[in-house]
Amino acid sequence: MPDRILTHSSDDMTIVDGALQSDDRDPDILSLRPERLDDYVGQAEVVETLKIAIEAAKLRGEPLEHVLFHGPPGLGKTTLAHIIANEMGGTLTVTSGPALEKGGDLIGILTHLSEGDVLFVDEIHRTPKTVEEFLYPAMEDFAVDFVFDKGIHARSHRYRLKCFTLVGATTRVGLLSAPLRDRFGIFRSLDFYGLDDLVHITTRSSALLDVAIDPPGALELAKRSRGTPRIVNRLLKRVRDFAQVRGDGTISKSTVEAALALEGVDHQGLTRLDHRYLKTIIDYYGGGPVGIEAISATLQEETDTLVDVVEPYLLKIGMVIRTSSGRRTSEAAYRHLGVPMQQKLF
Ligand SMILES: Nc1ncnc2c1ncn2[C@@H]1O[C@H](COP(=O)(O)OP(=O)(O)OP(=O)(O)O)[C@@H](O)[C@H]1O
Ligand SMILES: [Mg+2]
Repeated sequence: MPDRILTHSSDDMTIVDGALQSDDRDPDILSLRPERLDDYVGQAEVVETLKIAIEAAKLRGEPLEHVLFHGPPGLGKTTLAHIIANEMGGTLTVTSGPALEKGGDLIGILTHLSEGDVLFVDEIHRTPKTVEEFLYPAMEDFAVDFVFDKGIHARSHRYRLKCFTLVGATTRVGLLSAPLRDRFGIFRSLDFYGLDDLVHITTRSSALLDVAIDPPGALELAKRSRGTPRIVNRLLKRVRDFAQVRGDGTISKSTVEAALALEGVDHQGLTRLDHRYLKTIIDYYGGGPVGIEAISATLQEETDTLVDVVEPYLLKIGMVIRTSSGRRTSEAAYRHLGVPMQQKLF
């Protein structure tokens, strides 16, 4: 079934995980996407919720309720939107909050949806307020209200839409307005994947990419993937190149170690940016607590990149602690970087 990928405005290029997003358009990565819920690795509770809801919607002959996914980049939100469209037998239309600049952009998309279609809005927290207001009646009553003319001649006309399912994805659920959040029937957070799931994804992707990997190699790659399937796939490709050019084509633990040393990915999966982030807090701010704005100014990185891409995993593995007065590095961070922890005198 063809997916409609809408062209995005230039603003879309500023999406915080932009560098990562380009993977979405890579044909190889697209083919690594599981297409059915049964092929989706991990996130067992999310998968079970969706299975039940999809089955029930099909039994009743109704569209699936609107679904909101929340979680750090690369954990499978877009993949799940594709899967939902496949499982429901509808066509998927993809857009994103920042691409919807005017109400008309959204109305154009909504009026072209057919019965049972899925509209995926990525980065939904970045939808302009004026556009968001058109979403409310569209989600609740499957209708949009056009206003013709202005002032005393103003007339409103309600246009009926086909029953569709909205799938929203956000890295920052806190920025979503309450009226929008409340209109989703299903709300699920995706968490970082455990090691077993990452090994499973590594072996699955290697098979699809037709590259041999031995179990210690798969385990090592999984350990260095920051709990994120997209990173598994990206690192796997770098390691595959390395194995083909410098090795015998088979990925082993030592190939992973050598290839990822070149990429600046350490044994726990931390990247150069993670290291710079931790070292900034330690070297410039005595280990914190320090506000995110100060860290981002010192690092000369966007605050959004730090909050959406860097911090979630560092928080998850306990290298950073968020307190009301700012970010603090933990003892684990000092140990990981091999920096002695100085006793604070106050
Ligand atoms: N459960 C999974 N099993 C196997 N592969 C997966 C799984 N989840 C994600 N992937 C792979 O990881 C890649 C990234 O997933 P996806 O694009 O869905 O992430 P995302 O959550 O939408 O990220 P972003 O917030 O950056 O848009 C996909 O191309 C897919 O191949
Ligand atoms: Mg995505």
